Amino acid sequence: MEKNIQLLKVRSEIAAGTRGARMGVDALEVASILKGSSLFASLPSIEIKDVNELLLKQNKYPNAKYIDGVATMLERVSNGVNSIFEEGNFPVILAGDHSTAAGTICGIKKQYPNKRIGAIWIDAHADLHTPYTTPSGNMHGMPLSMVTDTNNLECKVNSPSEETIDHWNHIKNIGVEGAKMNLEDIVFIAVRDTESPEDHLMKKHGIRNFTVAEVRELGTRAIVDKVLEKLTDCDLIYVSFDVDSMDSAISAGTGTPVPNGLSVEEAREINQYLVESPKVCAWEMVEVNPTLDRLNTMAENAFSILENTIDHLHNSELV
Ligand SMILES: NC(=[NH2+])NCCC[C@H](N)C(=O)O
Ligand SMILES: [Mn+2]
Repeated sequence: MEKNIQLLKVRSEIAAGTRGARMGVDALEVASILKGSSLFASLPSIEIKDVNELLLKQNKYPNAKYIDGVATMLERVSNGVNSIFEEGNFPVILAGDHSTAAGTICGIKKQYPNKRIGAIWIDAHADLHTPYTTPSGNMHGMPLSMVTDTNNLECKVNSPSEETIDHWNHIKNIGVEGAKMNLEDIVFIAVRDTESPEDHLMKKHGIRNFTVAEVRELGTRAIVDKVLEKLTDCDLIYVSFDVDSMDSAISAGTGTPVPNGLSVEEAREINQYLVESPKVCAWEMVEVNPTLDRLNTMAENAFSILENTIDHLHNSELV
């Protein structure tokens, strides 16, 4: 059966440390138009209303910036993803900062409460912080803790306010109550910039990170086979592609660039081979930020990956 892809556009940037990720979706559309592609015209899409106006006001939560707004966005994204499944469609999410990926996972779990969900996180960062451990307070560094009901108190360095904790606990119950997935069912690709509280969780829960060096040594095909092998016990797989997984030399167009990342070709092949797996139930691209770029280089590269991923999604089967 052919998958009917539906786009979910999320122009949120409140959980990033730099401004401009709200424009990522538009930068991708501009890249598409300049390339003469009909991708955006041919796919149905839903837009999620953002709360970026919160950035005009003072943040009240230093250990979880704009957490009230993040909760609102996660509810909206969860419902949006869920409504795409309800229509029998496959969600491709184009988002700003990475925090809303937690909302995507909430929406998947809401639709499939009895399925075991795995996440493939292609990223420079592990995004496993909590308000108790974050070095920055930026919530795009926390989505994987939100969906695994993780606090990581063993590595506590911050003392978040009571109001912060109330919002944090609320976030953990979006979609369905409690954890949507296990920390053990996360696989990282290209993670290379972590803090010690994240290293602790990765070690404790045996979370595998396939490094850029391994990708280069074994090739993209073999890496994808190994990644999928790790998640054989999962029923459904969500793929989250943060463009900062790619090398910072490719483009400055993302909020937290890190050297020694994937090439565009490697990222394109990895995403292609992943979405050929029939277990993949949602695919997401995040953190394109054209305001930090020269020309529209990141979005043009990211668009070529989006186009190729969508071409190959059509070839696999709905679970
Ligand atoms: N999705 C991202 N770009 N995350 C970056 C997180 C960076 C750092 N670990 C932090 O918590 O501030
Ligand atoms: Mn990320």
